[in-house]
Amino acid sequence: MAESPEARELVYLVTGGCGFLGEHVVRMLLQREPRLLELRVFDLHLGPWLEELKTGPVQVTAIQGDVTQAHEVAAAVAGAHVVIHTAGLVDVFGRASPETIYEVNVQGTKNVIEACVQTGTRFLVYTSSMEVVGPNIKGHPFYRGDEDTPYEAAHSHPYPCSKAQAEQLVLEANGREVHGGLPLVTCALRPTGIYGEGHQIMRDFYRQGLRLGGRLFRAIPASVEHGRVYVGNVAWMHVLAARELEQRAALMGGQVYFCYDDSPYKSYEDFNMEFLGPCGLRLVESRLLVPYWLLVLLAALNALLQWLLRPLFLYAPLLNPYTLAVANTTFTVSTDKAQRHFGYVPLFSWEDSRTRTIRWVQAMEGSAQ
Ligand SMILES: NC(=O)c1ccc[n+]([C@@H]2O[C@H](COP(=O)([O-])OP(=O)(O)OC[C@H]3O[C@@H](n4cnc5c(N)ncnc54)[C@H](O)[C@@H]3O)[C@@H](O)[C@H]2O)c1
Ligand SMILES: C[C@@H](CO)CCC[C@@H](C)[C@H]1CC[C@H]2[C@@H]3[C@H](O)C=C4C[C@@H](O)CC[C@]4(C)[C@H]3CC[C@]12C
Repeated sequence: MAESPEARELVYLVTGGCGFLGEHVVRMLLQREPRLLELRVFDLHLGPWLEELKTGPVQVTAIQGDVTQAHEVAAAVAGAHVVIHTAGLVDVFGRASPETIYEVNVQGTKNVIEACVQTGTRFLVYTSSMEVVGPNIKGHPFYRGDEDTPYEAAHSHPYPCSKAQAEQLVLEANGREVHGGLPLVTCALRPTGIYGEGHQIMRDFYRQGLRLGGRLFRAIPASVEHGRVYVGNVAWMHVLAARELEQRAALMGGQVYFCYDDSPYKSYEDFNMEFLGPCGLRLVESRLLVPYWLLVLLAALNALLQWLLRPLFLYAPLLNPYTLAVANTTFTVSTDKAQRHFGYVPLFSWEDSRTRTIRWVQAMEGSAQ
């Protein structure tokens, strides 16, 4: 599309725009949405990197705000054409209370929807999660399923519960009349496990491996597939969905889309080794030494310790009964719904995604040692 200053007329708001995914969405919008006039980046914690974006042709407005505060959200949404709502409290480690998770993920999303309705913003893209579907607490595999695959979604953990409720609110809001009389158009994107530059858990595993003398220990059978998707492709999907919502409102409104790309189907640990291996770590086959029942016991012990120690300090290790169940249950997607509905094809090949992620881990190496 030809880029001309006259074509710049749209105002976008990205909530959570300073998070792992949010930063990629913000940068992608600046690179790939030529009609952008103003980009509002709303986050509880603003990143210093935003400053460098303020010299380009698009007005980048940094808004320090809290999605749980309805008036702050309404002020940020007023006058925006499109909202990409990616802010969320991602916590499966027991760091935040269930009430706080609900407040940010559910009430925060309600506030975004009501702000759109009150101020007349018509297009809302919500970052949901695969966890809205599963894995469920019964450990049923979801093997290369799509948006229509039947699956018993049964949640017990506050994070997936909150994402499921928020997604439902967003989908139900599709068609609501906004200020000015036109209908709200909404859709929800469901990433599987996102990886790429800035991924905190990848950083944690890398540092853990360095501490353990360059080794990580396999805990999950290699046969368990865990869906992963590159952050640049997830960001691109958000940009495309936001762009196409107006033209394809009837088709896309109220729909959900899994986020996918060409990343290979592997276990969580084997997938991480695609990046951590070239950075000098190796995966030690320890499953005979650490049988699954022992992991279950350790995870339960961690949960007990977290509860006992809570009055003194926060003990929140990566391994707990929930994370073990997620990592140990096959959940992968295979779909082309986003391509059919709004022309999505991954912007980054698997090779590109892998190379970019490896470079990022390598760059962090110096600081980790
Ligand atoms: N990381 C993944 O693998 C993954 C997978 C599926 C879905 N998601 C979803 O993607 C979204 C982004 O996740 P992420 O991995 O980038 O997490 P993140 O924690 O890096 O980013 C979330 C951002 O939201 C902001 N935020 C949190 N509470 C807020 C509040 N009260 N008000 C305003 N801003 C607030 C944070 O400051 C942060 O910048 C979330 O909605 C998450 O549920 C993430
Ligand atoms: C048993 C351990 C031995 O090495 C491995 C534990 C790994 C877990 C910490 C992660 C395994 C799967 C991850 C989750 C998944 O990728 C999808 C998610 C959806 C998203 O909405 C939020 C993040 C997450 C829940 C992600 C969190 C970390 C894992 C549980």
